Amino acid sequence: MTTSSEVFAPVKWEGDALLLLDQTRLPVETIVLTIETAEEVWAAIRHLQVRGAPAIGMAAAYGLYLGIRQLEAADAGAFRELLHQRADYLATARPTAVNLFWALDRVKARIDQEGEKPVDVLKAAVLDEALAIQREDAEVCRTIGENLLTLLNDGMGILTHCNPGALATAAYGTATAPFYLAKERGWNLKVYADETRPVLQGARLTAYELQQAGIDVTLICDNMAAMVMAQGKVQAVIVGTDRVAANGDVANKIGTYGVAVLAKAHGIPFYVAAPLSSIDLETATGAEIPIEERPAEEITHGLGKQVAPDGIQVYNPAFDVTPAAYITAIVTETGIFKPEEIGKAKP
Ligand SMILES: CSC[C@H]1O[C@H](OP(=O)(O)O)[C@H](O)[C@@H]1O
Repeated sequence: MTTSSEVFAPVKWEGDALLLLDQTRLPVETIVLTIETAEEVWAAIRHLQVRGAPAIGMAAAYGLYLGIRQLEAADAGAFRELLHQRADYLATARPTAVNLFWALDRVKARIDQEGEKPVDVLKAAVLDEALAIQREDAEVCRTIGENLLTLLNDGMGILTHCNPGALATAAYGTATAPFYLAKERGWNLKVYADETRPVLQGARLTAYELQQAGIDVTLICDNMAAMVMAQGKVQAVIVGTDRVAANGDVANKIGTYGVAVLAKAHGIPFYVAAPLSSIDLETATGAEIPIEERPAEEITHGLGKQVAPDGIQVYNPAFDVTPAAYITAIVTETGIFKPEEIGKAKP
């Protein structure tokens, strides 16, 4: 792994290497990692150097190629066996964002479709599918933004949580997509970005990318969301998701459920931006979504400064589940859906 300083999208295949923007260093430093192995991809996902459901899926698909490109296999059957082993390894990087598993399954399905072709042709097909996943994600996000814009008006205040942004996708973001499209149209949306403790994706990433884009963004602490809503500054909430269950329950960054309860209490619509790649109809309800628990140090040593006593007990779930009852609509690239009807989103 080598590093350099260059500003660009979170994930990029260049030449014969995977480049990852190290998001743990933002917003102060722009460091690009040159990734050459599946193990490095696994570590980058686990340690949030690349994060955000769609970006995790893209990185994992490239990681699968990095993991098999130098393997020797006697035939297509032996190659598929090795491919599945590498995919199973990458699938252990993080448990909640279904995009990780969706992307790995999509690559495996492509190789099944290729049948008994020469191994070098199958290797090229793995990379081709990873490139397609990233290429398609940009268009998906733009379409989600177009669909969300039909729910918004010029001049609205909108609160978002965590980073469902360009830094979590191939472009535009999911929940942030309408902010970029609105700017293109000359609208003036006012965005309130929750800092999103403990890892501060809102402060470090959403505030950064929207400010860089010249979008009106105001950073608030998570505990200020209620006051901002009570003061009438917010007319809609839009968040991203890591996994939508078949009944419309939504897993997203910890704190999202509380924002949804606040929005309901203030009569503010709560929208979830969800690419089809984040919808998991195999999981019946939010209760079955695996919630990642992360290291205590993210709380006790926030960004490297000790802020809690040695040995204190810590509970650090990285996600929570917002019940469908608190969600006004789930917006995908295929349309706008009541949460309980999310099964209709997939063609
Ligand atoms: C485009 S949705 C991104 C989604 O992922 C974030 O989690 P993490 O930063 O831990 O990967 C958060 O839940 C966002 O809503």
